[in-house]
Amino acid sequence: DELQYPPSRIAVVGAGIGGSSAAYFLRQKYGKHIQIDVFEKGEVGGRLATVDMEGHQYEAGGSIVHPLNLHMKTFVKELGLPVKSPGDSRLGIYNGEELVFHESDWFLINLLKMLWNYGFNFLRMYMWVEDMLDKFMRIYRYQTFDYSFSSTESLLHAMGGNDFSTKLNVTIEETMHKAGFSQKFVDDIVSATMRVNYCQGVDINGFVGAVSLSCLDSGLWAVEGGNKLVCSGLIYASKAQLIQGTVTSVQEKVRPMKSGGTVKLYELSYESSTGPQMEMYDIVIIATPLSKGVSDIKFVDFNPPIQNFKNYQQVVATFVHGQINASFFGCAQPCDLSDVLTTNNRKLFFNSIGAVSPVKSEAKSSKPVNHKVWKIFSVEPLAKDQLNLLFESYHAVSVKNWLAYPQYNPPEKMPPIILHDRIYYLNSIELAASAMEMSAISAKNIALLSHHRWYRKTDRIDQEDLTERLKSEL
Ligand SMILES: Cc1cc2nc3c(=O)[nH]c(=O)nc-3n(C[C@H](O)[C@H](O)[C@H](O)COP(=O)(O)OP(=O)(O)OC[C@H]3O[C@@H](n4cnc5c(N)ncnc54)[C@H](O)[C@@H]3O)c2cc1C
Ligand SMILES: CC(C)=CCC/C(C)=C/CC/C(C)=C/CSC[C@H](N)C(=O)O
Repeated sequence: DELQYPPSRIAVVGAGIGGSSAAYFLRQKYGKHIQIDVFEKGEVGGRLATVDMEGHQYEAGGSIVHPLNLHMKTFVKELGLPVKSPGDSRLGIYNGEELVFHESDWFLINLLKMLWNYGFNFLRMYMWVEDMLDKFMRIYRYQTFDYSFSSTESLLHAMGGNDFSTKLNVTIEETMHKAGFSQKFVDDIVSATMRVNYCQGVDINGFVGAVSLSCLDSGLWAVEGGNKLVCSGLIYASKAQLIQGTVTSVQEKVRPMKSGGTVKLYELSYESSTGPQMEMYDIVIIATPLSKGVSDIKFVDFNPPIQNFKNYQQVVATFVHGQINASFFGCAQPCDLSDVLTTNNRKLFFNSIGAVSPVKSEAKSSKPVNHKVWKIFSVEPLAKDQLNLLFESYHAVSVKNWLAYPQYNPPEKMPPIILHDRIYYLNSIELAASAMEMSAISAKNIALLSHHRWYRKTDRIDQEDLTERLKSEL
């Protein structure tokens, strides 16, 4: 049987955090003899990227990591990358007319304001998110013990049981109502958090909504020098070969073996600077969203069993060096706010605006908060008159356009992880929630799953009651 032999070549399409961590985990699992090729049509890092403003680099895509994102934590430790915290922030929430929430310098005043406006909703939310994270953390134990899952649904179910499965099928608004949170809390705090993180409303699924709310925790961090350094570091550490080129198609081919018999391989065609090329692989991992305008890969002779190719949400990140217009937000001069989130109001042309620092730490600037560099997230590009409303004056602008994350629309049917016998889809997991750690979890799952399927080790795939079973394993 051909599959008794070890595979000799694996292709990974995409060098974002998903593809680069896949290369890293594949090397761990398959050992030093296998050839791993990572194809990238653009920049290593993908949606982890920086923009240049006046000679300084700022995070334009994935910018923050949660303290309990253990794969990301391990990566920076193994790669010896220094990390930093985003620094102090002073939060305001603007509803299009006025600030409905304005953080103060004083802890006690903030506490009283929260209690006055939202009762115990804040406290309950932190506990609710902690409960979700407790379940979320189970995946690390499963993966340490080599367990894998053949679908995103089974992976999430193993982590959080029916609680996670239900969250995928209802909105964060419904989820929070059922959990007893007030409408005012959902309209102000939950809505503002969804708008800054996913540029969508409280109609996104309850799972991604809970992931988004976890960003209100303390201890968030980023990589000094830029988060994309993790991707280049992982590719280097995995001794994978990086191939600059656009993968255009994948087709299964049957080839004779030297020892007699035949072997099934995948022919991967790609465009590089030297023209069209192709290579043969035993296993292919697609580490990019399969949606229009993002990857455009053709699968020849078969249709991947994806019912619904998701649209990705356009997000524009606009960086402005200038003096913020405090009166626009109804903020007394001098305005002390460093982050303004917004609630759902059709009149609003932006989702959030926040002061940002370069990815490389520098001596603290003596400039007042009004003269900092600001990052604005919006769904449409900002016009000049809109910038004039937000700023009293500005002297530099830099813009990055993204197809950022899926347009979430529960109930969600997750795309499959197994697209064909030995073709795996890493970004299936993004339909549950898009975040760096989600791609890394999916990468490890696929490294394990592909290995177990190759060697027919079915006792490490889709096992039930893992939490109970692992209690007895050391
Ligand atoms: C504005 C923004 C803010 C975000 N903020 C955060 C945050 O703070 N924290 C967080 O955890 N997450 C955040 N995210 C989400 C996070 O960035 C993504 O979930 C994560 O980076 C996805 O990584 P990936 O490797 O799966 O996909 P990608 O990074 O998209 O990588 C796919 C790669 O494949 C390449 N590719 C595509 N097609 C082909 C082809 N045919 N041939 C060869 N190469 C191809 C692409 O060029 C790309 O480099 C944010 C995303 C955006 C856009
Ligand atoms: C996967 C778990 C449990 C936690 C991850 C939490 C997290 C960091 C999610 C990312 C959410 C996201 C897409 C944020 C985008 S905006 C980030 C930031 N506010 C910015 O201004 O860049």
